[in-house]
Amino acid sequence: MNKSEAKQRVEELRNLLDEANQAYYQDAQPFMSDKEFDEKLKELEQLETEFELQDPDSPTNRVGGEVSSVFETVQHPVPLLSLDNTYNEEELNDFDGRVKRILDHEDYDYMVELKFDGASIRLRYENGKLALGATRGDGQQGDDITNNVKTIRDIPISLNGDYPEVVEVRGEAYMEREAFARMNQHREEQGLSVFANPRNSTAGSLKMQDPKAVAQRPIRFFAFDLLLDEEDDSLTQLRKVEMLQEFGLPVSEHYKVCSGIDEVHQVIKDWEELRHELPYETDGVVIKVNQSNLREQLGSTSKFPRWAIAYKFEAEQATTVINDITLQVGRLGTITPVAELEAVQLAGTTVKRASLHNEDEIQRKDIRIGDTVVVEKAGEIIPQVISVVNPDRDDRNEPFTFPDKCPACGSELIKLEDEVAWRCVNPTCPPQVRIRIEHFASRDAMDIEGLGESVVDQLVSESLINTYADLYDLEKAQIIELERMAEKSAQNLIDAIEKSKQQPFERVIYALGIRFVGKTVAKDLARAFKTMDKLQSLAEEELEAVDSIGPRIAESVVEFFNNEKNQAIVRRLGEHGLQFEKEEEEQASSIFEGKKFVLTGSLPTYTRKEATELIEKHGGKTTSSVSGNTDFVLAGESAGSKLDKANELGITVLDEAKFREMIGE
Ligand SMILES: NC(=O)c1ccc[n+]([C@@H]2O[C@H](COP(=O)([O-])OP(=O)(O)OC[C@H]3O[C@@H](n4cnc5c(N)ncnc54)[C@H](O)[C@@H]3O)[C@@H](O)[C@H]2O)c1
Ligand SMILES: [Zn+2]
Repeated sequence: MNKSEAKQRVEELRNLLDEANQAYYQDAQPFMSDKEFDEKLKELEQLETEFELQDPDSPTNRVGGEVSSVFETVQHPVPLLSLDNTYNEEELNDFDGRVKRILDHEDYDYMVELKFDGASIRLRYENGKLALGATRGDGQQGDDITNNVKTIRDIPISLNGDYPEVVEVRGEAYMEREAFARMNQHREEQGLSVFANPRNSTAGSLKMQDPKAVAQRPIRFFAFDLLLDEEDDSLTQLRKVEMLQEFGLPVSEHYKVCSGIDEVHQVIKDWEELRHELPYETDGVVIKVNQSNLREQLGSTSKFPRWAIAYKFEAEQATTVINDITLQVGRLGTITPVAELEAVQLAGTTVKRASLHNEDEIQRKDIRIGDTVVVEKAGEIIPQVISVVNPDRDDRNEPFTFPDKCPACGSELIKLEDEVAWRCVNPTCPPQVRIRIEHFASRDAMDIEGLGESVVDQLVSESLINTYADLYDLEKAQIIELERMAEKSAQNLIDAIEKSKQQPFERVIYALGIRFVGKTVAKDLARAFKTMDKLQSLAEEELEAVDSIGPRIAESVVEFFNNEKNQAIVRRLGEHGLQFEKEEEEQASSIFEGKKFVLTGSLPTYTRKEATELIEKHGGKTTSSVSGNTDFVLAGESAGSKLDKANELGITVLDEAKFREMIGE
């Protein structure tokens, strides 16, 4: 390669990598694998060195993120750098060789930590109080996301122990796999777009503008670095981790000091397997020179420190063929496309199906029946289709056209504003009917024992029931006819259905299966409006006056009760004698009548829920933030800013003992 060829290739790579950075960090829609990205970056670096084509603006010299215009920009006093990385053992030995050479055989060891796959965050504590939370941004400056960070429960508002005046913490915000999958499933059911993986969803969540919405996301945090104003030369990474722990910051227990690179290799081998058993995603391990004073000697480039390197694991992938694309109908009518795959082994399990999420996703990846595709199982309990192999083949099938009719009942599908999912809104669509009845009978709703999937399935397909209201007209003789039913089991089912009539009002509300109305909202509705009559007659504004009810829920409730078919069903439930009124709450006393409480910190024996129930039993209410209207703050251990605020405003602060005394427990 001559210099002008090199120049051209360098240009090409820079453009490509800039685009990839944009897609990865800003759009959360990467179009190449990490390994490919890292290989291209290495190629660029080599060409820049060999042909002396360095440029401070090149992706080789910049941390990939950006600051956004939505938040205040903060300057990082010490830059937040990226990490050099490798995917192979030899390069790791090369890294060790360089360290050895520069340190001229001075004694050192390595701290090996897991590389958590989330979003990098910087925290600043002043006098033990959380003063700032910021994103890494471009490494030099980031977004001030303090209010969002304060909603992350793992992150203490106040430090413990013997801390210096200023403490700078670095760490990773992340989501556990299961919480992530649950959140995505929920979003899918609601017709919202789903996140590709926990990392994207964490990064996206941290940048939302409404801290209340951030608080709903299952964000966790691990601290992995500590910067003190006056750094002591004898500090080690190990000691820093211990100090972080002493300050009350969450630290992963999985770290190890290794006395040489061979030991590091061993630790990597172990994690290559064991990492799948962790509840969160890791994309490698980070190997850090343990001694702080040696780190200075090793120094940093503009992009990463020379005293650390990431050994990255490749995501587990497999290729297979899409035999078919089928459509699944959810409880609320959401249509989810599913890839039916040629069975393939992936991360220890056989994979036959993968959710394609929605029409947009299929179009974006241009997935067609008959395609060979790459599937990955990263961050998803359900595997994902990543990309099509060889999309330029000319013997491919036609692009997949999303049907405009429901696969189960043939009704026209519709797409609601702001939603990505198609929906079948036919209330008698069989799979929806089945799922709705199952939900109605489920343990947290009417709790009808013996009314499982297969019984519901038979009842619906025999047309014995079309809605959950029909359950209450069922006769024993009809049930006995079903498969695997006998005199006794039929009687049990009849009894269980009868017994469900005693379930309290809030369960009835939940059982109706109104979109966005979960158990908590159902409870709040029962409490606020007391009767079904009232609930049915409300306007959106009246609903929104309830604390926990936002416009989306209000709209959905009104829509449900405006539907004539639903009205008829609800009327029949009433005729069958279900509980349509909130029973009077047993009031223990009225000592807190009209009083507003705020809970903060953790109490020695009561959970938050128990304390709230006790307050309500005695006539009081709890709210989430301290203001001039607050009467009492019930504070437990490591109570944070709410307690400070209470003291500032001169509000009476109770501890659990005092509270118990007041209620006579
Ligand atoms: N696929 C693509 O198109 C694409 C595009 C851009 C970047 N990427 C990927 O992202 C990488 C660059 O991202 P990056 O700059 O965030 O680097 P990185 O994520 O590979 O490594 C640096 C980060 O690791 C995190 N980290 C987690 N655990 C840690 C620990 N125990 N100690 C220290 N740090 C820890 C820190 O937040 C730090 O910022 C690339 O190497 C590439 O793999 C991919
Ligand atoms: Zn349908």
